[in-house]
Amino acid sequence: MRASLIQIAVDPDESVDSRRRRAASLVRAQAGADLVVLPELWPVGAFAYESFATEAEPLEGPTYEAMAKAASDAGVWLHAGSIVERDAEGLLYNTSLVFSPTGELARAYRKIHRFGFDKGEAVLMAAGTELVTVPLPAATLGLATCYDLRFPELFRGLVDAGADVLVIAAGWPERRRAHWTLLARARAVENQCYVLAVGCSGTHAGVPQAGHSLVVDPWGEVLAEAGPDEETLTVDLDPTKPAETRDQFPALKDRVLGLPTPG
Ligand SMILES: NC(=O)CC(=O)C(=O)O
Repeated sequence: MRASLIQIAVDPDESVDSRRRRAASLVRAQAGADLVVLPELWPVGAFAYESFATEAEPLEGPTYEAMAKAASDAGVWLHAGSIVERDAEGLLYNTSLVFSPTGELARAYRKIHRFGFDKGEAVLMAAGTELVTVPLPAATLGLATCYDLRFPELFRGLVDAGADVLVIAAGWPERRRAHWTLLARARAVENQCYVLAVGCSGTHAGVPQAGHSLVVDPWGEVLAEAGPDEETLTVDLDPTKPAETRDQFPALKDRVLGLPTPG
């Protein structure tokens, strides 16, 4: 199963329209892959809070249209990263879109853990309430977005729902890059899954992005890692490896559910 991670640059000197066209052509260049993944909020930038309201789109807006077409042109499963979605009530969500190779929307995932403490995404956006998995022919994706990476219980929920490839679309900042690598590897090891962690490059809203997108195998080994700049990382995954790892080292079977509360 060939996966391509597109670590697109999100510098503010490029318009959203131009980046949308460029993202579509980067996806088309990956024809032949099975799965292509873009990062979090790449049209606008994850920290560009002042642009969220002006750049918000309906679910089936311009990014949806461009990405559905790119997926079908390339004939790939496309995790198109996330957009600022405005719903019918006017609420904003950080919503990831996954398209089939014929360009149909397979699933959308609204980010559950909002970043920013008492500002930014945490006050501007509503929280998603649903865990989302996407069955592909060779694997089941479990979806997460950026700050979600810090909450292991979300990933356990995805694994319990059958996920064996965890996809994290992010706009992770350079200043916390050490956490990015550590947490991506931890999620792979503790869940015995592949982790595809896709970030942005460049700087927007004064926040340098970490880049360094990662592919981690179910043993926690880093199979591939991008540098800081725009880059596409292509890796062949062995879809049998999560089950094989769980057979060889059956730690997931030893989980104790309903742990006692401290006395
Ligand atoms: N931007 C995010 O969603 C998460 C983040 O920056 C972090 O450190 O966590």
